[in-house]
Amino acid sequence: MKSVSKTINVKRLILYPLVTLLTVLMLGEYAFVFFKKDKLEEQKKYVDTLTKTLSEVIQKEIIVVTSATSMLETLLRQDHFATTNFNDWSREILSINENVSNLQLAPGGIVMDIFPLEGNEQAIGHDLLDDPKRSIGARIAVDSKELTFIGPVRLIQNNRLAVIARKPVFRYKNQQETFWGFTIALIYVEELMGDLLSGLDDLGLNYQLIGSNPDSLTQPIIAASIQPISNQAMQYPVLVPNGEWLLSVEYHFESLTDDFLYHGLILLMASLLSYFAFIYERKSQLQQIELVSLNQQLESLAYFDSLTGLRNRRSASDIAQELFHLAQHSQVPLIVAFLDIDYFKHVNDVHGHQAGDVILKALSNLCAKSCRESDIIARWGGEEFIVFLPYTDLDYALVFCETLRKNISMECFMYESEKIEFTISIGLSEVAPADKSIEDVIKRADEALYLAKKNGRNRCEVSLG
Ligand SMILES: Nc1nc2c(ncn2[C@@H]2O[C@H](COP(=O)(O)OP(=O)(O)OP(=O)(O)O)[C@@H](O)[C@H]2O)c(=O)[nH]1
Repeated sequence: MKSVSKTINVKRLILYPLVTLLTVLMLGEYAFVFFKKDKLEEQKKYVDTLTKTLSEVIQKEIIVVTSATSMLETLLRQDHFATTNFNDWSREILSINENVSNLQLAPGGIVMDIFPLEGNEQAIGHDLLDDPKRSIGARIAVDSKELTFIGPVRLIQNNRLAVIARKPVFRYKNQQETFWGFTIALIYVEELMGDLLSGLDDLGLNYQLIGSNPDSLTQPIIAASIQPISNQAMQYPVLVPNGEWLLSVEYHFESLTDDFLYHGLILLMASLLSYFAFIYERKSQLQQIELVSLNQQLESLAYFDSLTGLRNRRSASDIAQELFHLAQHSQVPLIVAFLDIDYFKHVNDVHGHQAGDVILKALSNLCAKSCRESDIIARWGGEEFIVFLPYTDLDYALVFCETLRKNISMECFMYESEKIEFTISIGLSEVAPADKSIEDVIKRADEALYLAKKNGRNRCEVSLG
């Protein structure tokens, strides 16, 4: 049978919660890495699509702005380069190009007409080909004969940031192509980007749109989020007439707080589960210990008498059976002595049942003390006791029983300061070759005991049969 420990197994008590803690932490980490990777992939795809779409939208806006310069040129040519109707043209063009902030005419490179003029008066007379801040871009447009798009630039008239489309206009005079000047469309950066990019902040995205300005060597930032962009950002070019802008978008770096929170939660969960594992393991160990102890109690009840602690009849019979076989087959002598308290009913009646119990216990102790280790003493029932004395002949057994009887008769037992005196009668028998079982021997001892009682009690009688 597997032996079961009666004490707490500290090793298991530590190991199980520890394994639970580590398992939950590992699973938590695995889930963290797995979902984080998944989330990052998803975000990447989303940002990629968003950036591409945004770059296309910005590009369309630019086309609208640039088309305004072409419209202006067409109307100018229709009027044979007379600029008197500029305001009417502009009003018309702006009504269909809502995003264009203002239109300008710069014959010979000098700004002469602006619509709307209000707030832009300072720009009148601005010589684009002469101003070192503007001349490079303006010259490129003239030399390439192509529309140039620059920006952002800070306007001299109102210090606002704007992107500018400049279309160089040429006319034939005397069969020679000569530079007439610029048709200009301008859009304020905040108006261009206002709705488009500002919403990105709310979506938790960082962004940056870099423009191109031939007049400055630096890369001018058209719009950017408060948080700077990293080099991991998704980038898409925005094609403008004379180059390209660059739009970069990325998610805010995930705040570490989220990660800390997640890890904190996992740690908390792991600790809780390992605590439960500890409680569960402790409880099941305690239950096991309790079970073992209960089993032992049951076992003890099955074999021992609860009042005296001596073997009970069943347990003694089993052993007696073996002793009998030993006596029969190996000629090891065996004596059975039957003990019975005389007039025990009287003791109970006079001193009470509890006093009777005390007497039974005291007698048991006395007998147990007097017996050898090899002797088997048991409570046979009620006030009857039996002793199996192996390796003993009848003479020695009789001496032993007589001594015990005399000792008990001289003993004065106390119960609640009351003296109780009593005697015992003993019947002895010896295993005989004709005996078929231990019961035969016990029966003869019982008969001898009956004789002892009959002959006056407080005496030992030997069965002669
Ligand atoms: N206190 C107590 N009394 C018990 C116990 N078992 C049996 N008895 C009592 O033992 C007494 C036995 O009585 P009897 O069989 O008449 O025998 P006796 O009075 O001893 O008389 P004799 O044996 O003839 O000398 C009864 O009163 C039982 O109640 C027990 O466990 N405790």
